[in-house]
Amino acid sequence: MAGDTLRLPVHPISGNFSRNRPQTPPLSVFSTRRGSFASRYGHSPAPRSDFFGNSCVRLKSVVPISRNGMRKVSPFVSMAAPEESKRVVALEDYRNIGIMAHIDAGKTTTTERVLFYTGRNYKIGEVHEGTATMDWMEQEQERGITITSAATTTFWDKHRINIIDTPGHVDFTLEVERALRVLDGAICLFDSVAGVEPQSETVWRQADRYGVPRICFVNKMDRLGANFFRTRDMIIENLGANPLVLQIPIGAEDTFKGIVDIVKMKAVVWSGEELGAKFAYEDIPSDLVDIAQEYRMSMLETIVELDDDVMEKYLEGIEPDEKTIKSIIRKGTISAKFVPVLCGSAFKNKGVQPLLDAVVDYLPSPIDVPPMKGTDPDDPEIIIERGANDEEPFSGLAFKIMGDTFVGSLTFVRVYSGKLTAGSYVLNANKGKKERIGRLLEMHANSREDVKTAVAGDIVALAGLKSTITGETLCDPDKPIVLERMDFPDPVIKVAIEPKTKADIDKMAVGLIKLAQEDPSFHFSRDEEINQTIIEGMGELHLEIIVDRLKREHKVEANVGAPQVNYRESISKISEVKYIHKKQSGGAGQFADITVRFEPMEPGSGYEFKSEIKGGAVPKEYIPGVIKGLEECMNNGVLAGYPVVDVCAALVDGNYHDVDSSILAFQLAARGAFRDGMRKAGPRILEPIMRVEVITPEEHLGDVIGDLNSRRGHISTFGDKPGGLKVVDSLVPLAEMFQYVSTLRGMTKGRASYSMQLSKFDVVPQHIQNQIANKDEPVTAS
Ligand SMILES: Nc1nc2c(ncn2[C@@H]2O[C@H](COP(=O)(O)OP(=O)(O)OP(=O)(O)O)[C@@H](O)[C@H]2O)c(=O)[nH]1
Repeated sequence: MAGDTLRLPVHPISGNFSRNRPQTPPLSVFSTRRGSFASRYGHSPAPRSDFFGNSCVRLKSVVPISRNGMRKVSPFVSMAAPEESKRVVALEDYRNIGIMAHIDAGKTTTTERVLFYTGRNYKIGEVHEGTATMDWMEQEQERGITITSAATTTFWDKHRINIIDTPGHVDFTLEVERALRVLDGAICLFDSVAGVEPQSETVWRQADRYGVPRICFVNKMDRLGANFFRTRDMIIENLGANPLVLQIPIGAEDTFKGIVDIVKMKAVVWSGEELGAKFAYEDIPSDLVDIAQEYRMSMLETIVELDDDVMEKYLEGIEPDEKTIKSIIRKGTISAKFVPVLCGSAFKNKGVQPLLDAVVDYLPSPIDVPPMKGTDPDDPEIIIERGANDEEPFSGLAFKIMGDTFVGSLTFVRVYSGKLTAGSYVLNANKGKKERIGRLLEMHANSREDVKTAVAGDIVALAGLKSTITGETLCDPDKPIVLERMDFPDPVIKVAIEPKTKADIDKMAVGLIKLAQEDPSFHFSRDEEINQTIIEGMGELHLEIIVDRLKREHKVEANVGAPQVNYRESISKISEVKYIHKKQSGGAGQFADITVRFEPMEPGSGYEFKSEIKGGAVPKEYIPGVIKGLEECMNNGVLAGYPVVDVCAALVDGNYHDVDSSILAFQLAARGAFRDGMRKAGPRILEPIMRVEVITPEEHLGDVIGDLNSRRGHISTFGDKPGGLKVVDSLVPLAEMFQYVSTLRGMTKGRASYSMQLSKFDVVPQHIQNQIANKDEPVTAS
């Protein structure tokens, strides 16, 4: 065992340990502007909780909520006896995609347009044009429902496109993670005025980590200050990406008319701004011919690099034809050599159809991405691969659970391999339990449909699963596999909550259990010391929504305390301790002797265990006891009981007794060594530091900066934004950011907005550490 290393990567958000793939930092984006939801859908956003004081946070959802607080389902439910299902769409014609963006970039608007154009296309089988119909408005709400379903199936040009929902607000960063875990490709939307915004950067990096191929859509080309080329430059500078410009805009702001298609070398011009406005291919306007040529040349030079034959011909002066160009662009997009960049205005209905064409042309199908990896449930060392193929054994991942008025709850599953049939039994490989598949539902833009079978590549909603939660694998009971699990961020804030009446105690418990099943980034626990229930989440808005859902869906009125930060603990120097656990009381004794060295590690490294035992000083069979004892303690630091991060524990020496030693004795010795060792290693408390970006009119700049400074903030940069706005980038401890949204609104008369995301964990100042360690509330500026 000497030299063996067990490394548990620390979660960048939670600081907890996991063997799964890396995750994203959490973000929180708040805006002091009012949302447009109410006006568009005739609904009010969820009522605000006073407890967090962020009454002006923009909540946007397009899920109509019924009186009982559950999501309403479409009346267009097809209950017809399902036909024997077979594969209707070839696997290579599937696109499982997500649309990702910074808050307000136009994700919902674009999704609505996509559903409109694809819905019509699906119904009447025509492509690339649309006509607004009166009844569309009546169906808008149903479309709204499915936009926020976990996934919506739609069709374009004979391709089946599953659009997987990625919500805007980053307190729900987990949702982005879930989506990334099951999608094969993504559209990244940018606001052409704001360019690459902080959350765009974050989702971009998330997509990088998951290796998700993507295309960019520079939206809002009709807005005052729109600048396609500046956004293209920001894609290079801020994201370090290699954009491949495939369209350039014709006009901008109120003169935006359409695009020049660099592949076809044609102008695409829309005749109006209404939904379904027709478009036509025209000659490129004379003032754009030169620049279009320039981009065409640059595009060709980039893509010919990927194909020797094409390159050879190109050097001889023969340009590849459209089909060849598209197939190379597809290859380069899937292998992340470059990212196609398109543009348009979803709001003015310009550019959406070419965007859909690009999804079909350039984003991968399930067979273009690497096979899904998993492990044998009985032996995690055995790696199993499942290719996207109907003939392979069934495997699928449950990625979202959602309450539903009619069927109780829906479990969304991405089928990776094989077939899933209604009425059959599958194995939940994580729990080792069988689940009966009752109903299989396919969610469409304006309907949900019972289907009998789901095949590889499909995304379906299962009704009535009993024990499966988000992130678990369903598979063929005879060919079990545990697919790479989704890793969930641990909460960064918590509040105490209690029901207003005693009668609500049980209802609250039931509600919390249900909400936690749906949302793995939400935790709750009972603090017996203070006799209170603690709820934990990713941000103030996240917990506000939980409290609101308790009220609306579970009819529990609750009092909520002030939010508090979930800190982490670490060490500042090396310590080495010898600990002997010895007990002799009548029967068999307990003996374990270990020496453990604790060393600080780089920020973000998590916790690592090493065994440096030589000559069997601690026999192999007892080492798991040491590992277990230390791991248990790592969730409970010596200063204030927070999770311990960035620490390496090395078992360097020890001793044992032939009769009295056991795994348990070594486990207990490890706990003792942890207590003593950590105290000697200069323990310290770390706090989440947020990167906060405030965009404010210049006249409020001084106030904004002064306020950030008073919150222990460090200003990193200033800059200008279009429209005479100033942008301030800063690093501020999360503990100082509670209720910032209301302060900012008050200070700037609602004219500023801000976004924040986790930057790092850093050591708290000593006086605050003392307060936290003494369980006092740290003093905050707000
Ligand atoms: N001028 C203009 N406005 C747009 C365009 N697309 C969206 N908008 C507007 O921008 C605002 C935000 O658009 P949404 O579609 O709600 O943006 P989102 O990315 O879904 O926002 P979140 O879900 O809150 O992150 C709305 O008022 C839209 O009407 C566009 O192409 N041009």
